[in-house]
Order: sequence, then C-alpha cells, then structure tokens
Amino acid sequence: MEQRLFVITGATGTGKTTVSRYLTRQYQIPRVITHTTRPPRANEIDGVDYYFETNASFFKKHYIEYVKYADYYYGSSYEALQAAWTMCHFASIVLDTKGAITYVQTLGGLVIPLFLTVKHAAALTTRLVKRGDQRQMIQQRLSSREYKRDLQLPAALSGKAQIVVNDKWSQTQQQVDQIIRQTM
Ligand SMILES: Nc1nc2c(ncn2[C@@H]2O[C@H](COP(=O)(O)OP(=O)(O)O)[C@@H](O)[C@H]2O)c(=O)[nH]1
Ligand SMILES: Nc1ncnc2c1ncn2[C@@H]1O[C@H](COP(=O)(O)OP(=O)(O)O)[C@@H](O)[C@H]1O
Repeated sequence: MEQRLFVITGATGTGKTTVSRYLTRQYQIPRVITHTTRPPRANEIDGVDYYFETNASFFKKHYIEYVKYADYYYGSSYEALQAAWTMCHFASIVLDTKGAITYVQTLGGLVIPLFLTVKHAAALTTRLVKRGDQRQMIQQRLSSREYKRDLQLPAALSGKAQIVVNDKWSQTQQQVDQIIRQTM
C-alpha cells in the first residue's frame, strides 16, 4: 500500500488538532509532530504536541518547510514524517495554509489536503477561550495576518482540498469517516 499524508489546514480554532486526534484515536493514524518556538500552553507536552524550541535550537533542525505564524516559528522535518510513516502507511500533519501549499507542491499525490472552516468566524474566539488560551495570546493570534489569511481557502488549494465545515462535531466526524473510507 502506498503512503499517504492527511494535511489538515485552516485557521486557528477550526478544529485541526481535534480532527488529527480523532484520526489517531479511531484509525490509529499517527500525527507528524512539528517544531515551534511558541511557548507551550498549560496542557501541552514537549515531544507530544510539538517539539518546543528556542530561537537558537529551532534553526538547527532540517525542515521540509518552515513558516512564521503570529510572531513564532513553526517547522516540519522529513525525519518526523518518516517516523510517522514507519508506524503506519497513513499519517496526518497539522499546518497553516502556507505549509499545506508547500506539501501539496512537494509531495503531490501522496497528500490528501483537508481545509477546515466554520460558518461564523466569531465562534472561533469562543473556542479559543474555552480551550484555555491566554487572553493576550488570543489577541495576538486573531490580529495576525496569518490568521486572517487562513480563514479563506487559498487559490492554490482550490479543487484539491476537501472542505470540512466543522460547526457540529457529529457531522464533521461523519465527513471524516467518509473521507477515510474513500482513501483506505
Ligand atoms: N507550515 C507549518 N505550519 C505549522 C507547523 N506546525 C504547526 N503549524 C501551524 O501553525 C499555526 C499555529 O499553530 P498553534 O500555535 O499550535 O495554534 P492553533 O492553530 O491555535 O492550534 C497552525 O495553523 C498550525 O497548523 C509546521 O511545521 N509548518
Ligand atoms: N465542532 C466543534 N464544536 C465546538 N468546539 C469544537 C469543535 N471542534 C473542536 N472544538 C474545540 O475548539 C477548540 C479548538 O479546536 P482545535 O482542534 O484545538 O483547533 P485548531 O487545532 O484548529 O487550532 C478546542 O477546544 C476543541 O475542543
């Protein structure tokens, strides 16, 4: 069986991590762990949620791509992708839209892009508060150029990414199950 990578993208709070966790829980599909200079949130664990880096350690790694998002660096490595593919023919990765475009261009048909969105962007603020994000981090995130950019499906992913409107989790779950059935 050929390897495949679910690239899960969309704005902050749309549910990218939730979908990726569902793929692991329900289908044993591992997530590629990426690197970031963002400080960990209260419940995040180094090596599980991210590899948390300093500005100095971040630039010692070898990346397929890296981006700056709301003033922090994020990057993904071939080593982490290979580690996930060693466990399973399928893997997922959670990326901003710039990274998702790079993956589609670099890995072509191995990538299955999913673009997450919600009907009303105002719901995202509520979700971030509920998630326990610090108020100042929410402000910084929501006012970033990257957040605003990622609310829209980029032209480069149009016709390639499957769009998942994650308003009601039960419906999202059904759609994800259908995507998995088509793929496996
Ligand atoms: N391009 C790229 N984006 C990443 C990488 N790791 C995480 N991201 C994205 O960076 C953005 C910010 O992530 P994070 O701070 O965890 O915020 P969240 O989206 O609210 O969970 C999100 O869009 C992530 O999908 C990476 O290695 N490369
Ligand atoms: N359909 C949904 N309805 C309500 N809350 C949701 C839904 N999907 C995810 N959430 C919650 O919204 C918050 C943001 O989701 P998360 O997966 O962390 O988003 P992202 O990774 O895109 O930033 C989390 O607290 C998550 O539990």
